[in-house]
Amino acid sequence: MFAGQGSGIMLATYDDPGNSTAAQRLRPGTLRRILSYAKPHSRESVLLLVLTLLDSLIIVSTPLLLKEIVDVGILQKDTSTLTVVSLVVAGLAVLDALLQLAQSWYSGRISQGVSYDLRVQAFAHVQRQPLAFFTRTQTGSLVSRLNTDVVGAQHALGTLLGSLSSVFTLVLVLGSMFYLSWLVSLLALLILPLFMIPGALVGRRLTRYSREQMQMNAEMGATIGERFNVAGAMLSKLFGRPREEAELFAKRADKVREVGITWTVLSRLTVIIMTLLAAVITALVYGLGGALVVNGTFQVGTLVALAALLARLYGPITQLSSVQGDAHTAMVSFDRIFELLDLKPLITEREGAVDLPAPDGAAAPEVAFEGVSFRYPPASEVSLASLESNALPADERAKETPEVLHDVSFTVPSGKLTALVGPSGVGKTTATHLVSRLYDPTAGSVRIAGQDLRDVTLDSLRSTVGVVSQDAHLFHDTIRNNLTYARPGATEEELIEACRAAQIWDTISSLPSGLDTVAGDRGYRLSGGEKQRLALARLLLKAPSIVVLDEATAHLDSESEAAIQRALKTALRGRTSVVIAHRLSTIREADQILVFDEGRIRERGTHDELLAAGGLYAELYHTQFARQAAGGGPEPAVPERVAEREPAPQMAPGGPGHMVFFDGDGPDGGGAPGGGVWHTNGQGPGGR
Ligand SMILES: Nc1ncnc2c1ncn2[C@@H]1O[C@H](COP(=O)(O)OP(=O)(O)OP(=O)(O)O)[C@@H](O)[C@H]1O
Repeated sequence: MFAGQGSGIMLATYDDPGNSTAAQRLRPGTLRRILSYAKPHSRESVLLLVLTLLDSLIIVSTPLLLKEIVDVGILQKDTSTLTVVSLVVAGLAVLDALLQLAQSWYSGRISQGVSYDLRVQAFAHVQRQPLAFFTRTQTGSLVSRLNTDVVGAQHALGTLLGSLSSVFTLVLVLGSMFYLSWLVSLLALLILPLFMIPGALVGRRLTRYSREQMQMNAEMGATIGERFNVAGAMLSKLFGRPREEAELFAKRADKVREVGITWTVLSRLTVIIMTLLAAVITALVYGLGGALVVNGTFQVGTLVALAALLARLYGPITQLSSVQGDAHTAMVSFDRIFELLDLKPLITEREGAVDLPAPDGAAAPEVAFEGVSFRYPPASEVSLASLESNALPADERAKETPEVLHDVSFTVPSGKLTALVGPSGVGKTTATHLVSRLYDPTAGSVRIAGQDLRDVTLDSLRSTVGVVSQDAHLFHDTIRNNLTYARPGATEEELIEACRAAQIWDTISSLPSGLDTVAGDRGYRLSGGEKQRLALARLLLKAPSIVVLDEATAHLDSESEAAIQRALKTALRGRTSVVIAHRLSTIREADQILVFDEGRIRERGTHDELLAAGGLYAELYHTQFARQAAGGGPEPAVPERVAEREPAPQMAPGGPGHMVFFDGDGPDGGGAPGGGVWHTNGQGPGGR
């Protein structure tokens, strides 16, 4: 039934019928791995085996007792035998019911236990995947892999365990039949192989359709997940074309329907053929057995017992004939989960990794980039094509991506603030990703306290580096739980103190449920500025010694702006900080400014030094303030293009003159395609 798993069974997919790619095969060793998951449940398996054997004995003994009832009790009018044997048959029926109950308990425990192990292992494994995995993977597909496939594997395993009893019953029933009449049994035996034909014909196709169904259900789920989360729904309301989207969804649902119909017909076809064969064979046994009773070879009781035994043969045979399909389904489901488990996380902890010094007490460690070059890993290294929609062909997925950082070196001294500024898409965010080891550099090293990050434990790195991203994410949970996520044991006083320091306590305390207000996607909607201050409170609770911060670009009213500045001042005090700076006040506060351009550091120094140097930074600074002096007035709500700039010699061919200053995102989030300089901050020097 598991034929071919050693070499890999060929399975075509819906999108690519008949093509033989590695992704469509069951990988070698799948069965061995499935068995290894069953191993921890061996005690339950043995108990199940014993119960199954007892159950099969009861199933066979009942027809034999019926023979006694007919031949002795009825034909010889022996009422005491009639009574006793009838009662025994009834008692056995009760015992059989109890045994079946116990069987389902143990079979359930085994299959649920295996699926629990798979689920927990897969969840932990996905958690270890690098950020790149999540940027490529469709959440819906991943949910389906962890959910539908695990449930599929569990069901199929349950059915397979159930068919154990079929094997025992089959052997015992056939043995008893031969004991009663070898001729009738031989007839039955000759016809039995026919029962295997539907399974052989249909099984493989069923497997193929099972895999297709799983994949397409996952795709459909992914579409639902993507379109119907708050951000997706918002985007499709503002920009979407509901009719086209509904049509696209209908197309996907149609594929699911078509495959579902074929699958249902094929699996039903198996049952229909089985029932037909059973009817034919019953007629033949009654015909032949009846003739043998007439000519006195055996008594009516034997024919009744033979017919009853035969009836007990069909169930197990039908179940065993679908075993192939169930086994294939189980293999496909397990294989899809193993495919995920086999994806090696790109960022792992090296054996013998050392802890970074604990943040408490000691001075914050310095951060150093030494000749760092970086390119994002190709898709083939970080994710699975089957979890991506519109996955590229295999050779494209393995292609190297362009280098994003080129030989970048800088040091952020202990407790000092370094601001990263520069146009959009030049590698600022990427550089900060390397500090928290979301990625490893392709060349060179990132060091904290002199330690290469590849040599330190992930736990100590996590407690040393705190990150606040631009659009700080909040779980759909209470504000309290969102905060304590950073520090589970935090007391009420510590929470309030952190919120006060982050300038968000007044807002929280004015909410009817205070800290217990549910925030996040479907809860209370905090404004961009409030969210970032809450993220700062979360950071303060975590109290890391290094802070990586991507300042919010959102335009805030002057009160919120001032609150953010005060919160930032507290959050960054005494900490080694790397800030992608969008606010002039932050840039002016920085001990060092790194002007990024095209993946390199083009200028570096303090605000005053860079101004005095009269380079790019100074030029942009003066352009901005010259305009302010002329126009005055408050900062416009939308970033305004203020000046064209001579193309820098190092700029990308597509981007001469497309400089973004202090703000990584133009209104389109992708830079300033039209050229010119964006600025986002109306504060003049000393503006805070
Ligand atoms: N996950 C990714 N995979 C491949 N390339 C990426 C990925 N993330 C970013 N890039 C590319 O890396 C380059 C640098 O991007 P990065 O986000 O670091 O720029 P940035 O300076 O922070 O820009 P911004 O200020 O707009 O956020 C860009 O060309 C971008 O397209």
